[in-house]
Amino acid sequence: MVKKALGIDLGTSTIKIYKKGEGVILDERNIIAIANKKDIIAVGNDAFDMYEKAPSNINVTYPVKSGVIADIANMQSLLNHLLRKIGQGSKISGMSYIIAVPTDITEVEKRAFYDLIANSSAKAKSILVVEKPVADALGVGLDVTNARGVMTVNIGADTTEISIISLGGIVLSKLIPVGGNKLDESIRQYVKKKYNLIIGDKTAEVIKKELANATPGDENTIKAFGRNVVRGLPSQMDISSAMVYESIKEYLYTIIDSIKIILERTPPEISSDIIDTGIYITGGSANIKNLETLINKETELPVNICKDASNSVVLGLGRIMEEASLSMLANDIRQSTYSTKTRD
Ligand SMILES: Nc1ncnc2c1ncn2[C@@H]1O[C@H](COP(=O)(O)OP(=O)(O)OP(=O)(O)O)[C@@H](O)[C@H]1O
Repeated sequence: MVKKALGIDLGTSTIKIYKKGEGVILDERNIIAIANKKDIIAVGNDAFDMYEKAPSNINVTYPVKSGVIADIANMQSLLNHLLRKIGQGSKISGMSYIIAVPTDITEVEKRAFYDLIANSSAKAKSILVVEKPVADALGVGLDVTNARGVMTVNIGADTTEISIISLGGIVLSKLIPVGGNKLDESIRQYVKKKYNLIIGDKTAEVIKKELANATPGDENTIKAFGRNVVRGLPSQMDISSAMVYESIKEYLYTIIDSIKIILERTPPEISSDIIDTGIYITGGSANIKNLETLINKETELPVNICKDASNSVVLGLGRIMEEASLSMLANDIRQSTYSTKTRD
């Protein structure tokens, strides 16, 4: 097995890197700040600090959208910078790479993840890809190589990926365009419509992390700052859990409807495994309070919220690098037999 290896989970809002033998060495926002259309002035968390605050000549953008690489050039620059950062200034060359790719995307979109590493300044020794749901389940600590079926629901920033895994492969997988960002947007719209207060994406995310609850009844509040639409002046107001619940519940039910659709399509033998083991909820948005209560109520199945839900994919990549018996779960995309999905 290779000695020097990195595992990369390239998400819509975050990029995480696992180094073999060391663990998670990077967890940053997947965002880049560019001045005058050409000069990179910040990447990762430093660029996130500039988000929604930059003057018009500085463009702060997320190169990954809905789980796929939407802006290849900027993603390439961002990755090169972060790889230099973890190499402490020098280039990391001669390493092996494993990158997680969503299942329910096209071949071309999958290939873009491979090409990103191949064309990076990293001079990779080898590049393998792993289906994201497989890495996800491994990161939770599950054994995906046996015939016991498992169901994972990874609720990230732009997407939710619902998957059934058995014998180390994907039986079913559906990527839906709903995740934490939709909840943030919904909170923004609600606060604007009801209270004439315009708040930024970052504020909406803070409100969500503090107050989002998948069941009604919480009575917490926090202060939010923004601009009053009518007066045009800076303003503040108390936002309550009840308001946040009202604004996000529709999207939570969209996710639950998709879980039900996948359950309906699941082969009966695997269904009985899922009745036993339950649904595993992962991804950063799994941290929403009482999500397990809501999903359990709607599906009547046991629900497990994973302890380190935000890191499950990158930890799964780590297991593939560290445990020799799992190395066969990583594939060379150039020889793979992935389905040839095309965009609908
Ligand atoms: N405590 C929390 N409560 C609610 N949401 C949270 C919490 N912590 C993180 N999140 C949300 O989780 C999302 C990020 O999750 P994650 O890192 O799994 O996504 P990603 O991999 O970047 O996105 P995607 O899977 O869509 O490509 C963000 O929307 C963030 O606001």
